[in-house]
Amino acid sequence: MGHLRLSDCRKKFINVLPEQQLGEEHSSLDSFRKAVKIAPRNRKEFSLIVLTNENRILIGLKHRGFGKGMFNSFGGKLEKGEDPVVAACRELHEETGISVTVKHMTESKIGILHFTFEDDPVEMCVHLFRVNVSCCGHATDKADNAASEQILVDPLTIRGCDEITPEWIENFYHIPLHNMFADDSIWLTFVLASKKKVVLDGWFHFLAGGQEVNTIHHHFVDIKTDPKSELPKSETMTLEKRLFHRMHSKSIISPSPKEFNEAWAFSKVVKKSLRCNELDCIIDVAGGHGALAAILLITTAATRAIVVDPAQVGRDSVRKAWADFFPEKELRYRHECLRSGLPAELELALKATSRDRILVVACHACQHLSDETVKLSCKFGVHVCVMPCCQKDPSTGSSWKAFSKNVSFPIEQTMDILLAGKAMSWNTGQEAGVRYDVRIKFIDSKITPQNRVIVCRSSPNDGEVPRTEKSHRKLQQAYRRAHKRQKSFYDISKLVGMHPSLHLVGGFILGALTSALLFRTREKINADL
Ligand SMILES: Nc1[nH]c(=O)nc2c1ncn2[C@H]1C[C@H](O)[C@@H](COP(=O)(O)OP(=O)(O)OP(=O)(O)O)O1
Repeated sequence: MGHLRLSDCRKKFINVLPEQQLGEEHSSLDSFRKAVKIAPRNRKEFSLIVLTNENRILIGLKHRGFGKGMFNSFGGKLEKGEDPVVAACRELHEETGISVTVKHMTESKIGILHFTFEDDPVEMCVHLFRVNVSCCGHATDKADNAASEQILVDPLTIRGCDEITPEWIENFYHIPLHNMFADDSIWLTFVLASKKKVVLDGWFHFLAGGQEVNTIHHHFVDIKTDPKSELPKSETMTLEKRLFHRMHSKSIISPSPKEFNEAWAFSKVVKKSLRCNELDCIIDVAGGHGALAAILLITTAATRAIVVDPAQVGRDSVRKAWADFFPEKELRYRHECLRSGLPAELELALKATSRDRILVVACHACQHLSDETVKLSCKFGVHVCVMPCCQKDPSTGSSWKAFSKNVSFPIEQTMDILLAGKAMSWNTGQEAGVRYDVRIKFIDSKITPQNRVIVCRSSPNDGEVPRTEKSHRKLQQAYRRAHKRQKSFYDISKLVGMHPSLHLVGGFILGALTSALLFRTREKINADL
């Protein structure tokens, strides 16, 4: 790799150190060795892990030890007899909390860096790794990473230690090279800018004065790129991950990762159950931070979403973080109780659109809140989906609890069925001229054990016979059938050509004949004796 390309690469980095700090570049190891006149030195081994995710790099601010006050990648000294790969896994985990399998780390090795110093007889031999991770919303374990061949990292689980504080640099061209070791301006810029897998052997000889001076006297870098081997790619970011990332990069803690996952999974159920391209307005009851409302705004045709919640949760951070995901759409908060806030918003919404284009949602609303949400929404004849939590038996004498115990069925599910039943009942939605088709769907129980979503889809019953009327007709039919059966008994008499009134006479004659026959038989027996 020629001089030109190394220096060309670093031009793209805005904080690169000036050339005079980077020293003389050599085109061969021999030339470097001759210039430096390296005598046999005391060698110490280290690991160094460059951790990237797409165009981002995770670096750490060092609080103590070598390079204190500067940014650096992660790593440290090898313990006695320790394998460099194992040491890299250990150091990365210690300093960031990120777990990488030995197999993956082995594949991530990209070379060795040698550092020598004019004022120190120690030669530092640094085993270099480049780990490209995928970020996700779920914490994953080592086994998952091994199986998927990808290192999935939950950004919120990244943590530092007393030695170093990790920090994402959103665009690695902005990496603070001016506050890093001088050699990083040479080799790290090349490693980051290269789309191909790089293997390097780097030699850097520093002037006396340590990190205060941070100046290289001579360097030689042998870099090989394998044109065939692409860098292990970060997983293509799905919308879900992009949203999660955005939250994380803005350090938003409400919604929490769990709440985000719940909202995302809930929105998926909604989208599978309703015609989302026909929705206009979302009302998120007890929506708090508003993540569910915002996700539905982003992923459906709805143009407006209102979060009705008396509490102010998250200081509008969701809207600020995701605003560019729903341009020209409106996310509004109404800090009011659902009893007054929901009907008021429904009335407003109905002035602007039809009831079949309005959806009310409540994710993890407690029992009476879910009940009220369904009741009020059905009164207005709009679609409603709730994922209730803390379902208990409110009946006098806890009869449903007793029932659940008797049939070994959890009380929460019993209460869900009762709520679904209420929404399905004949008169629900009648006032608004709709009927409800009710389903109970599930989200992944790993996200939350309270994972049932009651989906109540309204559809107009204009021109349709009301359900009470229908059932009355069915009752009449049943009566008719029953009577027909009775009639069929008389029909047998028709078969033998007799009028039903002759049954009595026929029965009398039959009885008299039988008696006469019995009498004669007895007479005959007596005579024989
Ligand atoms: N010129 C240089 N450029 C660079 O990018 N990284 C360097 C470097 N010189 C050393 N490093 C890395 C290698 C290693 O990861 C780290 C130095 O390791 P430390 O001294 O922090 O070791 P430890 O983490 O074992 O520290 P302690 O726990 O304090 O013993 O700095």
